[in-house]
Amino acid sequence: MGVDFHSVLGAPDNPGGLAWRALSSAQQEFIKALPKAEVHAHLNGCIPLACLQELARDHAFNGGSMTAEVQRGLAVLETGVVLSEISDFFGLFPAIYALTSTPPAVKKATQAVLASFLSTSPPQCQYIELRTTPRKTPHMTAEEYLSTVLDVIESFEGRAALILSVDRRMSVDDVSRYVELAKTLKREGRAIVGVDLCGDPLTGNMEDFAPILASVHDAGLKLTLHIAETPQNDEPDTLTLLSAKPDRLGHATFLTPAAQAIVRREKIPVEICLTSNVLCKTVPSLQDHHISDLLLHQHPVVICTDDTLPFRNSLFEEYALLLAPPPLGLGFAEVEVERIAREGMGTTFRSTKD
Ligand SMILES: CNc1ncnc2c1ncn2[C@@H]1O[C@H](COP(=O)(O)O)[C@@H](O)[C@H]1O
Repeated sequence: MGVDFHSVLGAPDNPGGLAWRALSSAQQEFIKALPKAEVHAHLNGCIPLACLQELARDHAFNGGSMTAEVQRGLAVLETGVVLSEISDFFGLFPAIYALTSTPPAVKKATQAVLASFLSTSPPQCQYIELRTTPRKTPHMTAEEYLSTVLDVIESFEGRAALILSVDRRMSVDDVSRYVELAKTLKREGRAIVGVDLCGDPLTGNMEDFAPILASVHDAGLKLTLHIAETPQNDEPDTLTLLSAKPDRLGHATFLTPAAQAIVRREKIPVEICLTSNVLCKTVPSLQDHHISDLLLHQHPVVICTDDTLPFRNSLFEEYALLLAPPPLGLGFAEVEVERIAREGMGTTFRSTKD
């Protein structure tokens, strides 16, 4: 019997928290019982706060320095993050990374993240594709980092899999090296299903990255890309990324008509992160979120949390945003929400023989 699911609910005054509390208990039970898949969750963005605080104590105990940056980062995450724009968001990670810089810390963080999604009663989801960016530190190589994460993922016996993220801020050589590493891990039979492109949307030259990203398909891996996350991601950036033939898209908020035509024609599922987009102010409000337009066109979507640590959300509350009546939610009927959850399950990168 897992920990009570209340432990993973986010901030009560967040969009999802307000929507969750606007539901009747029958509606909450409906959401709890829905089979769900989580396919857009960043490991270091989803560490439960209590685990991060424990990691900070371990770090200090082991003689790690609690720099002003780490202390400031921890304080911001404890009091609640307020963002003026998405670029503020990426500054939160150096503090988190300082606390997940050794294999034991990475193991503890991964166990806590997966337990928060899979081991509560009821669980947030039945299956998760957890993504993370390989990182080398003075205490571990990028290979050791990934192997530590994969060992924990594999202990969940088919209920979890890895998506290896490469970051738009990386050099072309690093992107190439990590994509090759993903292929090697796949060949070795590790629980890796895909590659993701993430990071500050305003950086990187996608012309150089696209052919490298496209090559993951040759190794039997799938590809998901953060795409058109901000209005500054122009049409060439988006079309170049689409040329890599992604199997899913993250956010896809600012698709131009030409890009939208390709995404619709190819029916590329879109990973929807409602709270993330509202809090990062890439959508003016929940009611203006592009999910409504996608659903109007019967386009496949999958509901995800993105970064539960800074955004203080949960998958339960993301589904509450679909079901709660406006203005707190989008007011979809239960049959529609059930269909979204079921079709979301169908967007995973698991092969049918897994
Ligand atoms: C809000 N929308 C977002 N857009 C783009 N990239 C994001 C993101 N949220 C998180 N990340 C990416 O995930 C990393 C943290 O997890 P991992 O160290 O990989 O486990 C961040 O450093 C950032 O590059």
